[in-house]
Amino acid sequence: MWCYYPGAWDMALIATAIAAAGVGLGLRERWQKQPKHNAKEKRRPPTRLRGRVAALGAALLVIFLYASYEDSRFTAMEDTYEQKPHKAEKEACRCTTTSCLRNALEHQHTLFRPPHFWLGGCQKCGTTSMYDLLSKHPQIIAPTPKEPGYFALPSPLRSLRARWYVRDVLQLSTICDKGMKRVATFDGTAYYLQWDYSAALALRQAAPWAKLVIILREPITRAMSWLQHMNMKFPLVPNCLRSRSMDCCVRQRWFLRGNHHLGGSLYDAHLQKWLAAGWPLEQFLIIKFEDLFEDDGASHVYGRILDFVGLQAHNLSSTTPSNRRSTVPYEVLPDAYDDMVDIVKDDVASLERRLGRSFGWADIWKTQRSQCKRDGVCRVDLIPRAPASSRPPGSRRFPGSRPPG
Ligand SMILES: Nc1ncnc2c1ncn2[C@@H]1O[C@H](COP(=O)(O)OS(=O)(=O)O)[C@@H](OP(=O)(O)O)[C@H]1O
Repeated sequence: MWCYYPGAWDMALIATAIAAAGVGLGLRERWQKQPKHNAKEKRRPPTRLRGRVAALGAALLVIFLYASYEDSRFTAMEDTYEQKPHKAEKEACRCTTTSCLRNALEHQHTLFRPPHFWLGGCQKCGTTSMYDLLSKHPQIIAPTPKEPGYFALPSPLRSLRARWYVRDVLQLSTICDKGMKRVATFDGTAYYLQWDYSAALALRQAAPWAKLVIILREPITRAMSWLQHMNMKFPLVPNCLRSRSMDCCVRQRWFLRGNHHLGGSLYDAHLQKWLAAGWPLEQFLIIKFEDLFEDDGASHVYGRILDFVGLQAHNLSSTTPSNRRSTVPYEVLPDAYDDMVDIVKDDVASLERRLGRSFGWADIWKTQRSQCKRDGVCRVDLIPRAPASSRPPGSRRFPGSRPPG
């Protein structure tokens, strides 16, 4: 079967061609109808159809350029922030921008300065479940929406949305009513890490005090889970899985390189940008997604987050996972699986070196690959099974996974 599926950049090219064709046809018609000798002859306006083609092309171009924004690189901005004089909490409560909050609160170390922390890491890494659990904590005012994406906006848009972020997302007036010593809020945008240097820098400029809680999932299953998520959640958005097999989709360049797909799973490369933006490693809590599947995993992860951000311990009555979509394994051929491993393995190795700990993902690939050998097809469980050796004694198998064999 023909295995090609256009990515956002291909679509942008097509849209440019449509827009250019519309403009070209309109200009040609205008030129042809231009009275050359008889000035009295009326000029005929170009037909509406041409104008519409050009407008359609331009609109598509804007949409696809926005979609391909994920892959664009921003020029590094310099941190031009100048420290302003210290202001009290009262003054912060009158703020409508994050720079005002920073000016007022930067030296107020005893307070939960908004945003007190960022909960993210990557898309499909369990942040919705953690957001739901954190929302139940008595000291937390949960941001609305969970994923404002504010620090990923280009800077002019960020200025336009500043009031919204401070008033509606961080809910400054509620925090001020209760007191910044009592309650904390956070930003739950999952994708800041994989976004770009600009997001790291923008958050650093706004809230250098913020603790960074990131959850990382085995890179290949994360990327496949994202593709599946988009297919299920957005039926009107074109998605490769609707007309092609997973095996075909994971071979596409946009999947292998795109920043929401496998490129988004190059965690060490992303982390480097955050360190370059001035965030020290000590300000990060890095959690392994697969820990959620151990006995009482969600409660343990929740407890670690509370401890790290300095909130009181809190017992949960239930920890039902949210946003769960992976139920059946996807089939890919061994060469496609190997290509994916090749793309991420060096990044995982350097992440492990940087953090001085193992994530056990290489073992997951090995187990997966040995399973493929049986009949030449890899059945990739998006919720992977941990190899027994990488599980702590007494922990159980991941729920939802099938027994081997
Ligand atoms: N407690 C717990 N235990 C195990 N797995 C869990 C848990 N909570 C969330 N999940 C899995 O996390 C995936 C959703 O992640 P996110 O909520 O971060 O996705 S999103 O990017 O915000 O859409 C989603 O993965 P998929 O099933 O592959 O879609 C969930 O199944």
